[in-house]
Amino acid sequence: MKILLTGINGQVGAAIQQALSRSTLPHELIALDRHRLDLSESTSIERALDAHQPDIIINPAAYTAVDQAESDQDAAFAINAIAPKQLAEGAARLGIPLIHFSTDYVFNGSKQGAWLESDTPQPLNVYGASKLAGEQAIAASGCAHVILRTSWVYSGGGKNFYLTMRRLLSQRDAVNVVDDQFGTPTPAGWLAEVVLQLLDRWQAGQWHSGIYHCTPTGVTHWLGFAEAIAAQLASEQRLTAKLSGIPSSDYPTPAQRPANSQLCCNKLRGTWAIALPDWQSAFTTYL
Ligand SMILES: NC(=O)C1=CN([C@@H]2O[C@H](COP(=O)(O)OP(=O)(O)OC[C@H]3O[C@@H](n4cnc5c(N)ncnc54)[C@H](OP(=O)(O)O)[C@@H]3O)[C@@H](O)[C@H]2O)C=CC1
Ligand SMILES: Cc1cn([C@H]2C[C@H](O)[C@@H](COP(=O)(O)OP(=O)(O)O[C@H]3O[C@@H](C)C(=O)[C@@H](O)[C@H]3O)O2)c(=O)[nH]c1=O
Ligand SMILES: [Mg+2]
Repeated sequence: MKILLTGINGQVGAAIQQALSRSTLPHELIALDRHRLDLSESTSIERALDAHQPDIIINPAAYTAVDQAESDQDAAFAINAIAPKQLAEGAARLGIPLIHFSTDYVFNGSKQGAWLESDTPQPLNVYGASKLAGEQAIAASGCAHVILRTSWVYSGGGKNFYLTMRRLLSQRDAVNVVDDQFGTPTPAGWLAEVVLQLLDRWQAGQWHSGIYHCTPTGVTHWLGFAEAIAAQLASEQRLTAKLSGIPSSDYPTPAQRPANSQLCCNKLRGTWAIALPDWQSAFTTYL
């Protein structure tokens, strides 16, 4: 099986590349960074698909700078909506499946309890709107697809809340973090293992197109995630900061973020028989 993988320098792309390199899954990997496949260039996608003739596409590349997207709408939509549309149309043309990633930020955060795949998205920010447009274009293309909607992704590399907090909590005297936005931290390494399980099932002839929520179980707020990170730093004798909770109104950002974006992942568990760790044990397992 020939896999075309985008975004290999991102958190999830790098984790998938690493997981594939360790796996026994027979495959050939076409691993493409921004220089080998610039998703903002309209002709490059069709050219890459024709040149490589993959059997499956995995697209973790995205415009993920949530605040910057507010003033950079065209770039966010080019990479998060138009590029996935072109990848999906290419997949439909070649008769191959597409594995894609989306976000909890497609929801408005107002629900009490975990969001279902059947709930209506209503993004509060440009990033969420661009990711939703990508989902919709993929569904409309008619290609076989799995869209994994995940949340609060972190890893030991790249740009993420985990590494930002490790830096701030080990340098400052005080750090304030919002305690009124709820969701579920998700390790990139676990997402990569989920993708490998999907590839395994696909090689065995199984496929179930659709959107799947994909996070560990449980819910916390950003402060709760920061507390777990602080505990890790304390165990390394590197914690310098006192950590306090604040309301979002005390942490103004260009993009509005959902108050509750916990995702119910029973559909993923039921359809693909994928086990979900709780977010705290995932945190210790993957870092
Ligand atoms: N990070 C998170 O918290 C969450 C992420 N997601 C989704 O999961 C997926 C993976 O996210 P994650 O790995 O964290 O994202 P990252 O920001 O870590 O990586 C995104 C990758 O996309 C690449 N990219 C950006 N623009 C282009 C372009 N024009 N052409 C080619 N490549 C480009 C970047 O390249 P370069 O390295 O060169 O900049 C980067 O390697 C995305 O779909 C994201 O929307 C969903 C929920 C939460
Ligand atoms: C750095 C920092 C952030 N915060 C707040 C701001 C924000 O509400 C929250 C998280 O901040 P960040 O900017 O790290 O996270 P953010 O960029 O909103 O993360 C999102 O990224 C995209 C790609 C997704 O798809 C989402 O699932 C989600 O992971 O924490 C504090 O309260 N104190 C701080 O010191
Ligand atoms: Mg951010």
